[in-house]
Amino acid sequence: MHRNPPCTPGGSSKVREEKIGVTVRMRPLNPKEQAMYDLIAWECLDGNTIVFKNPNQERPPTPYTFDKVFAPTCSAHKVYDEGAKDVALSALSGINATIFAYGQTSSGKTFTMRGITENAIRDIYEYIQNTPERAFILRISALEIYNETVIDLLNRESGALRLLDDPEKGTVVEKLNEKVAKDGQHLRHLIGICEAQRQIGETALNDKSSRSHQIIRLTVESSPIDSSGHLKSYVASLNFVDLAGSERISQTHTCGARLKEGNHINRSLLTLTTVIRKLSGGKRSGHIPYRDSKLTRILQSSLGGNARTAIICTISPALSHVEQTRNTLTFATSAKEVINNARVNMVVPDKTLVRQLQKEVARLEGELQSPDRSSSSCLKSLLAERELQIKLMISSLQNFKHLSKACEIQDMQMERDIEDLRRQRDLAQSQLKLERRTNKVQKGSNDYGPSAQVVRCLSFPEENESTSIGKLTPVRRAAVGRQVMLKNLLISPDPSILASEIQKLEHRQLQLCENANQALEVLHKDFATHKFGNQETAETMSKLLSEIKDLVLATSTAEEIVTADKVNLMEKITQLDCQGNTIASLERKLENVQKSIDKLVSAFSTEEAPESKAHLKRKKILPFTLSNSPNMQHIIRAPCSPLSSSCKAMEHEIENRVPPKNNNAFSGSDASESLHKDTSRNDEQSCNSILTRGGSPSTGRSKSVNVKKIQKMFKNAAEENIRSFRVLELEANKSVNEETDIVDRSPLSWHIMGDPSDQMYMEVELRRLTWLEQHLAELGNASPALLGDEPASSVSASIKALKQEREHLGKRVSYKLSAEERELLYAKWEVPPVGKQRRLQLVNKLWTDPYNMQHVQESADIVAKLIDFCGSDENSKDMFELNFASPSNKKTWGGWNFISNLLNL
Ligand SMILES: Nc1ncnc2c1ncn2[C@@H]1O[C@H](COP(=O)(O)OP(=O)(O)OP(=O)(O)O)[C@@H](O)[C@H]1O
Repeated sequence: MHRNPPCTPGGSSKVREEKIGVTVRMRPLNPKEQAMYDLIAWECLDGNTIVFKNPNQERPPTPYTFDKVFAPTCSAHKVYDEGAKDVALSALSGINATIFAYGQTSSGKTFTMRGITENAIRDIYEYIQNTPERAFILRISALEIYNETVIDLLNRESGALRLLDDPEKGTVVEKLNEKVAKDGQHLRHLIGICEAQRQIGETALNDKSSRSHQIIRLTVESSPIDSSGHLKSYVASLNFVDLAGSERISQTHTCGARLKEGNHINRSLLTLTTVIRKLSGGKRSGHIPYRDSKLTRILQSSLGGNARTAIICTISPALSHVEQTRNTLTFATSAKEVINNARVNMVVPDKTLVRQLQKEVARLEGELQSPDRSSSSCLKSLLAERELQIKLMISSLQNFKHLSKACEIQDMQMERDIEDLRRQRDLAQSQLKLERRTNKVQKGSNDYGPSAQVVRCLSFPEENESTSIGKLTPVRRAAVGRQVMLKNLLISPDPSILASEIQKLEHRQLQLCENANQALEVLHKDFATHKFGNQETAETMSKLLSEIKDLVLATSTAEEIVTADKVNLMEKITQLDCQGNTIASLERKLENVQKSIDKLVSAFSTEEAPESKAHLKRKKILPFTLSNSPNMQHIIRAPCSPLSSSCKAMEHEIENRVPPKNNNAFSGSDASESLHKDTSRNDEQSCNSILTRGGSPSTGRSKSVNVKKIQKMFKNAAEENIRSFRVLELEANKSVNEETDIVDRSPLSWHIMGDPSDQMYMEVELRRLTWLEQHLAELGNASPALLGDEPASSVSASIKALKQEREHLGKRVSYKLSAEERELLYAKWEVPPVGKQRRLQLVNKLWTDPYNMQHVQESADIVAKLIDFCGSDENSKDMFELNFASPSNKKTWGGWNFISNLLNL
């Protein structure tokens, strides 16, 4: 059976407060008292008041007022009816009830309780009989507290029983035997058994004195027979408590066991008195010593609890027990102030509970099956909302996948673009190298130059973009458009356009990543908000978030790398742009230089032809007079000059020089051909034969040299030497950008503007300066373009070369001139007779006065003698012969490498 909290029979949880009903029953004088002529000391004034009769009338009587005061003549039925019946029948309506008798020993407690119990049983069964709509079950249990031991009166062999604290029921007796009373007779029989089991002892005051507290408990369960109605089921306990009587040892004359019993009885009664006293007057705040005795523990619910309680105090009228009676009346006075909170203990039988649950299940099933019910519609709307959210999340997930795919395609396309750039760069480099090698072999050929090759290399493979792009996917179309743009950028490297395109690509990539990240976060938030999915879904979402973060990080890293590459490209393109030297322009310049050199060489080669003699004869005027500044400028800015930037072109010419005997290489130049036509033929073939390129140095060098012509040549060379010396410093400060002008002032102009007869000198000077330039290049171990500080190093190198040249001449003084000739020259050139390095002093005085033609001529004579044109000295060969063989260890010009480095991304 399921026990609910106590409530009123109506099902409500009403609590009814009421004071304990306290009545006083005074018995008549018993035979012993009558035998002793004891006096009646108490008088019942009315049904509620009792007073002590003062025989001496000395003091006014003290009245005690109670709910009822029963005189000795009152019957048991009346006591029950007026003092206990109402409380007893409360159990039938689910309210716990307790009726107990309190009084001194032999005051009639047992006598009174027997009468109340009998009447209550009678009334209970009468009520049951009068209440056919309900089914009642009466169970009986009985115990005694003997010497503070709980004994089951229905099963005494069970021994002492423990008291347990049940949160719902309160204090319960463990293993207390309970029997169902079949009817009133059976109940009475059981009660009789219990009384028979109770401890009874003989004292001086009572032959059958109860030596224990006895509690007979009737449990009444009632439930409506027809469960379809609103009638409730109840359960309640009705306690009949017959206390042991307080006793005075002086009066009971007890000893031994009786004395011990008396002590326990008095002690427990004292606790009961204390509890009642404390509960009286509504004093519930303080500690109530229920647990000080087993009696108060068991009666706790009846003493200030949820039970209805009726106390019948029995007293003896004898004057000899007046003090004991006073104590009883005092106790009763206190007890009548105790307030209980009676509640109905409503129970739901298991069968009823099952039926109710079945009904509820049927109702819920009907609501679920019925589409019109409000709860079902709410549920359906909730489900529809969830389904919509799930669809939105799936859509977001798909968008996220598309964005991720787009990002991936974008990255792959960028990688392909970069790879295309690298491949084009490598191809350009390789073709450039090939072009260089080809140029060495096919020197002089202008049909195709490096420029055209390189430009072709840098071009992307042509494709029919107008038709093919339309067939491509949008992503591929954008990629092709970008490729075309990059191709245009490479053909015309505009840094601003390239930077703008790079920024666009980076911005688009960043935007795609942000969109993907936002979509994933929204998706993740939806999952978290609506708690969709299971643990696996949550892990998948976390993994996707982690992946997109990694993607963003990877993209950032890739951006940095690509940005770094692009920055390098930008810097290099910008550098190239600042120099104003695109690949094509550089190649055009190189081509021009090559043409100039080829023309120059061709011009010299034409001197082998007979018709060139006339040209040499026709012009007799020296090209480098002091007043002829333009011609002087040609010399100064000749490509052979080590200080001129045109030296680069010269170096390049040397680099690409063909083998010495390949005369055909010079015949292909149109400029050479025109020169051939303009060149006069004269009879100075012997002089020119010295300078024939195709001849060996030994055979080309003739003894029939026109000394005057050579002297004139050296005179002019001296002038130029000095002037070159003076302008070296000025030249050092010139910008490299003058290269274009220098190309225009190539040696070809000498030939056009000068006297052909002076070309021998020009050729000598050219070879000399070429030798110096080569020598300087070897000493410098680098080309000016690579050194980067052309002016300073060139001046230093030129001075050093000039010094070496003079030292070279000085050494030759010793073995080219006799001692006599040397002394004569020393004297003539005012070299001190005593001193160190007189030979070098002599040489240093040569060419020092360009305005003194005699000085110049004499210097030339000395030099001619020293260098011994007819000798076989290797230095002289290198310096003056037409030796076009390039030095084996010549350092190549790094200009093209430098441009290649610009494209080395
Ligand atoms: N109202 C009464 N009318 C007639 N006889 C009574 C009445 N009350 C008690 N008696 C008689 O008094 C005697 C003692 O009564 P009882 O045993 O009931 O006292 P008690 O209070 O129970 O004593 P104890 O506490 O010692 O058990 C009994 O013989 C009983 O018949």
